[in-house]
Amino acid sequence: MLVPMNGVSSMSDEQYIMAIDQGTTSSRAMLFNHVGQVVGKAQKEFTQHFPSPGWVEHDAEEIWNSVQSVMADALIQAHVAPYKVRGIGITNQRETTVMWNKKTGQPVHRAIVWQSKQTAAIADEWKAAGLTDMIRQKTGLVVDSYFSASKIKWLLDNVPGCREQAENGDLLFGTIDTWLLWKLTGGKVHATDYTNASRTMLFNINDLQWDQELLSAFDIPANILPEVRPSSEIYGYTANYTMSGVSVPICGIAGDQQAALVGQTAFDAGNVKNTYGTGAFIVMNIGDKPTLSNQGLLTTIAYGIGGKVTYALEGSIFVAGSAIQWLRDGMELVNDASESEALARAADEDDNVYVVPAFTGLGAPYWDQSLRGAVFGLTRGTTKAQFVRATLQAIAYQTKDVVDTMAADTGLPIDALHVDGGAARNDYLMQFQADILNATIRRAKISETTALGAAFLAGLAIGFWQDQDELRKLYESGDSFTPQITDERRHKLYHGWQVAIKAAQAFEQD
Ligand SMILES: Nc1ncnc2c1ncn2[C@@H]1O[C@H](COP(=O)(O)OP(=O)(O)O)[C@@H](O)[C@H]1O
Ligand SMILES: O=P(O)(O)OC[C@H](O)CO
Repeated sequence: MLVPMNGVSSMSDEQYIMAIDQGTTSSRAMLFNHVGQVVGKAQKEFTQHFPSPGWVEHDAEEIWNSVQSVMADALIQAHVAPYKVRGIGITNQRETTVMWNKKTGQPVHRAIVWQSKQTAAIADEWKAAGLTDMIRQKTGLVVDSYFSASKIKWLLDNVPGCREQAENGDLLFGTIDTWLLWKLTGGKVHATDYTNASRTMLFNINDLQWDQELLSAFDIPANILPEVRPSSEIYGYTANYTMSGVSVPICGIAGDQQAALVGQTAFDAGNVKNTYGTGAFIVMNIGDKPTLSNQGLLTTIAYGIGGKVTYALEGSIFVAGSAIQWLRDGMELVNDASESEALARAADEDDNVYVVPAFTGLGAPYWDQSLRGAVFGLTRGTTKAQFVRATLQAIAYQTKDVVDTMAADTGLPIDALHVDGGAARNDYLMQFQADILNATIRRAKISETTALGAAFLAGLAIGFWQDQDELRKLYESGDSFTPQITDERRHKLYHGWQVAIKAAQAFEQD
C-alpha cells in the first residue's frame, strides 16, 4: 500500500498524481508532476447512444473500460511505474446517472446523460406540482431534466424490476464519479463529493444532506444514494485489478466544471471561468454563502476542502463544442473541429447569418427545455464559411448571455474571463469572445485545467501540495485576447443574436 506522506519534497520530483477526467465524449487520464506539468496523457472516445430524438445515453461498462485503458496508457506513455503515483483524482461529466445492482455489479440500464431530454416530462410535472420554489431554495437549481433527479425517477419507473431491486436494498445510484470510485475500489466504496451531489437536485446545499422532503416528493428511496464527502480526502484505495496491483489512494473528486475552477486556481470570491467543452459552463466563485440567483443562474457547490465549503454561481450552456462536432459529423462541413477557425476567418465580414444551436433546448439564462435549433439570415451568397463562423459565434453569444446575467445578478462587473477546454484552442472564437463581451479573455497555458483541478484536490488531500497558495504559484497563464471592435458593431451583432433567439422561441411556441 502507498502510505500518504506529508511534505516529502525531496522525493516529490519523481512522484506523480494521476487525474481521471471522464468527459461527455471521451475519457482521459493524465499524470502531473510536482510542479503541475503534464508528463503523460491518454484519451479514448466512447460510443454516444441516441435511442430516440433528444435522448442521449452512455454505456457505463464501456466508460469504465475506457478509463482503465487510459490509466494504463498514460503510465506507459510517461514511463511511470504505478507505485510512483501518490494519489488519484477523479473529475467527471456531471449529472449523468448510472444505476447498478450491488450484488452483480451490472448496470440496470445505460447511463442517462446530462444532455438527454427523455425525462423532460417528469421535470414538467414537478413544475406543474408547484415544487419549483422549494427545489430552488433547497438545491440552488432550476427544475430541469438536466439534473439527475428526473433521470433516477425515470429509471426507477421504466426499467423492469428496478424499484424492486431498490426495495430489496440491491440497487445503487451514482453519478459517474461514484460509478468509477466503486469500480476502482472493487465495489468497496459507494460515495460522491459535494460538487457532484449538488447536481442531483436531491441534495440540500444549505445543510449538506440528502433532502428527505425532496426524496419523498420525487418518490426516490434514500437507500440507493451514495455517502457525500468533501472534494479532497481519501475515499478508498485501488483494488488489485487496477494500477498493476498497487494500492493507490483515490483522494480527490469534483465535477468537471468545479474541477476547472480549482485548476484555474479561482479560489477568491468573484473569480470567473468558462470551460468550452461539449457544453460551456461559466462558473463564478461566490465564497462561503449559498446566495441564490434572481436571474436563472444556478447556485452550486464549488468545492469542499479542509472542512470548508465554497459555493459558486453557474450558467450552463448545453451546446458549445458539440455544435462544432455537429458541423463535422452531421453537416459534414469540416473534417476536423480545428478547420472551423480558418473557415471563420475566410467568411465575409458583412454577412449576417445566425445559428441558434438549441439542439437540446436552451440552458441558462433561458431554461427552455423544448426549444430547438434555428438558422437565420441565409442568402444566395451564404457559403459554408459563413455557416461555420455563425456556429462559432453562437458559442460566444451564449457566453455573453450568461456573463451579462451574472454581472447584473451579482453587481460585479466581469472584465476578465479565465478560459479553458477543447474549443478554447480556437483563436478566432477567443478573439470574437473578447470582442462581443468587451472583456479580456485569459486562456490557461494548459487546456487541461479540469484534470489539473482534480489532481490539485487529490494532491492537497495527501500533502503532495500543502495549500491553495502553493497551487496558485503553479498556475501558468497563456495567451490573452482583448476587445478590438467598436461599441456600435458589438451592439449591432448582439442585437441580431437576441432577435434570433426570440424568433426561434416564437417558432417553437406556434
Ligand atoms: N479548434 C477547435 N475549434 C472549435 N471547437 C473545437 C476545437 N477543438 C475541439 N473543439 C471542440 O471541443 C470539444 C472537445 O473539448 P473537450 O474539452 O475535450 O470536451 P469534453 O470534456 O466535453 O469531452 C468538442 O466538442 C470539439 O468539437
Ligand atoms: O463533459 P463536459 O466537459 O462537456 O462537461 C459536462 C458537464 O459536466 C455537464 O454538466
